[in-house]
Amino acid sequence: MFKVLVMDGISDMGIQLLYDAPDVEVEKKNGLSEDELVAIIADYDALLVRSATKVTDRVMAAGSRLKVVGRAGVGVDNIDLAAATNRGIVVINAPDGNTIATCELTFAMMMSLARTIPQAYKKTIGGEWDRKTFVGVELRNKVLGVLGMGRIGSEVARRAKAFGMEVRGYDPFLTEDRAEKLGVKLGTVDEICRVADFITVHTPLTSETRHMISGPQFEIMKKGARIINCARGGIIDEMALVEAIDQGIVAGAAFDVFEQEPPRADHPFLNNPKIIVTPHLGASTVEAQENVAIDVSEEVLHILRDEPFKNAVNMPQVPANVLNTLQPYFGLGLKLGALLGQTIDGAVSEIVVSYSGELTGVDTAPLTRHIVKGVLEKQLEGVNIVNAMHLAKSREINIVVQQSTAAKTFTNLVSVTLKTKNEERLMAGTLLSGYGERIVQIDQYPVDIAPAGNLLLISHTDKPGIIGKVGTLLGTNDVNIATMQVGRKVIGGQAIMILTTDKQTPTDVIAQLEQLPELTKVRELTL
Ligand SMILES: NC(=O)C1=CN([C@@H]2O[C@H](COP(=O)(O)OP(=O)(O)OC[C@H]3O[C@@H](n4cnc5c(N)ncnc54)[C@H](O)[C@@H]3O)[C@@H](O)[C@H]2O)C=CC1
Ligand SMILES: O=C(O)CCC(=O)C(=O)O
Repeated sequence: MFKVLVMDGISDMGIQLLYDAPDVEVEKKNGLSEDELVAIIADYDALLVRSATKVTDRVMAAGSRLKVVGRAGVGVDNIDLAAATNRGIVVINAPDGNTIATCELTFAMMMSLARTIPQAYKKTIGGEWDRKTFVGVELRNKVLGVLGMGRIGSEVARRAKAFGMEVRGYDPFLTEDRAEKLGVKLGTVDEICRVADFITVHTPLTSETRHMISGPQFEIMKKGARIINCARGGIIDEMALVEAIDQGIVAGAAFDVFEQEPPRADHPFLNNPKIIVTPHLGASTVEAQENVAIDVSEEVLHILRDEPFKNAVNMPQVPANVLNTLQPYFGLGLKLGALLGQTIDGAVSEIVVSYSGELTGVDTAPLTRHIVKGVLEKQLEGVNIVNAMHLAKSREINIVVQQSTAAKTFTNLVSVTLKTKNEERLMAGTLLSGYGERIVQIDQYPVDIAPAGNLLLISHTDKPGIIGKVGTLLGTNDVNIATMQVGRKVIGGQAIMILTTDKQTPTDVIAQLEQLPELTKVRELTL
């Protein structure tokens, strides 16, 4: 039974999927301190959060069973991603579910700024009927600058067109083609600051976007501009903004997010009549909360059940078509890595993976992760596909990936070579229609083995009677041989024998096999 801890008031309707899952037990908690979370997290396989809970390295270190942290939303700045990767914990988010909610809040903010609705409301309910102070501006024919043209920024741009606004956009990843389709003119941050009547930011907070609008930008800003931040606190320099308002450069600002949340009681935004604030409500609609909770629940179930998933933040995204091609090979890759890892002694210095056939047309990185995980997992605890590459790198294991288009016997082939200081071993496998996973080569020897059950890999000198000796020794020790294959290049030369047995070969029997003078190496391979 998987235990899932749901924090931060995530929508019950959205997580119904988890309540309904027969293999999942859900517990909901709110407002736990870091210490309180550390004290209980060891009981859980998955943790679901919004933005309030800080998932620190300490929390993850205490989460000995923790496989996945799910963020019901976009921004993962409350989760220590590097620590999660080191610890092999998958971090997933729900990037699509709250786009419209945040876009609509941005418009609510823009119109509130244009028409000073919150200020007018406050006065009116205070008993004043003031129709002179609150003369607003129209959005029509105004220039809107959108910094960050991703999901939310693009939706904002689309709606702005309906209001008759001219949209200028800045995003390093926005192509001219896409900008044209959206009806957006491209410009730099400074160009946009010079001409925009409204500026809204929709980027993540990164070292590049921190204080993207600060003193120098306010200096060149069009007088009377209005600024909106429904993305992340810190993208706009809060103190520089207050100064720009005081100097009459900025006519008003609307902020849903703050450099520190919640802001201190004496934060200068809180008593400034030109600044509208909301408590990080961008995603707070019934629809968005349900959407993100559904998305994150589906992904959590996939991860807990070892099924493919798509929204991992600490792993490269895998497009659905690539995943469809690669997924059937994940099991084979894992087994090749795991079996080969048991054939060698000493520290692995290099893993060479070679793909051929239909596997050459796609980005095979997710499959390589499975192979590396297989290689490492017999030696290291807690290896998974999230941290496999990181752990390999931290152990200075060189990973070489090759794609071979040369004609091969198989329509697809995955070949893995492990190198240590003293030896090098190869295992190759394929998926055969009607037969499934097969190992088709070990070192230089062609074989045909299903990678399952108990395998014995024996290196020996090709001499008459060896097969009989091995069979007799196993038989007298009650180890029944199910299949046996022998590979050799030349008569009397080096050869391998690979056997599948009905039960594991006891260690003392392996020791007896090793005593046979013709046998150079005996390895029991388990999966
Ligand atoms: N207030 C709230 O409750 C919510 C806030 N957000 C925040 O809104 C932001 C945007 O979310 P999405 O549109 O879903 O993300 P997204 O990933 O679709 O878009 C972000 C865009 O920012 C661009 N970008 C990155 N660095 C940039 C830079 N230096 N200059 C200009 N553009 C840059 C990226 O290329 C990308 O197109 C995120 O920070 C997210 O956390 C999202 C949902 C709710
Ligand atoms: O969960 C929330 O309400 C915050 C949403 C948010 O900031 C995000 O998705 O990045």
